[in-house]
Amino acid sequence: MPIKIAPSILSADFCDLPNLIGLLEKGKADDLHLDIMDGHFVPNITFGPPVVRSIRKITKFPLDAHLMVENPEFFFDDFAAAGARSITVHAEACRHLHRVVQTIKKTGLRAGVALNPATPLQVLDFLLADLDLVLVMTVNPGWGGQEFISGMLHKIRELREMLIRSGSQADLQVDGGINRDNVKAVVEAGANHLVIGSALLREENPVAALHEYRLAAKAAYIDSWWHDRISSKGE
Ligand SMILES: O=C(CO)[C@@H](O)[C@H](O)COP(=O)(O)O
Repeated sequence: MPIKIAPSILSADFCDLPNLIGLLEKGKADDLHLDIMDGHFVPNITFGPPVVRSIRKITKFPLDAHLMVENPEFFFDDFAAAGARSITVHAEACRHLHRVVQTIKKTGLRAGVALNPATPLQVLDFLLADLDLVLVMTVNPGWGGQEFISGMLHKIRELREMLIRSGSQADLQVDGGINRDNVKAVVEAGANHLVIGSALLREENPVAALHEYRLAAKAAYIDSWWHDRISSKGE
């Protein structure tokens, strides 16, 4: 299973984005995580499709739009037209989650569902087969730079069990407070797609840091309980 690193640009200086994105490309990040906040679902506002369109012009990175917004389906066409490759919606923001996921797929994008720390995994029971990505929030959404909630390790492990049991190839993404101290633990628990925001942007040399994160994550995956479970299925 590929280990993926997705820098979040939430805590970046947006005037310096071209320079930052150049460094992330040099460090061979896998995709860019774009935190879209509406001031309703979460008490913070960030940016929308016009900014995504501008980012699209300066990089070939797959753009992963994490919609922390109410009524996310209002925006799918706009994010698709702006160049997003995947859209992740919050289960808590969708009254008709199944329909919303089908709508993302009809738009031609990869579909993800995010779960807040208090949301149980069971909301995914009848949905896993349709998902390309499941995002376990390891902080309560709204801001970068928060502290990782260690109780989420158990949830990550349970979700990895669910994914293996169902034969799903969906990425298990973690987001919030990921740093050098916990990268090993989240991958050992079951995550393969790591969103890293402020910890990466604080690094003096983000190119070298990306390389080190990847080495640590790959080593943790090889040592993990789930590596053999995936390999034994020939994946
Ligand atoms: O979705 C969110 C916050 O709501 C995240 O994407 C964070 O922006 C990640 O940043 P760090 O916690 O790594 O600083």
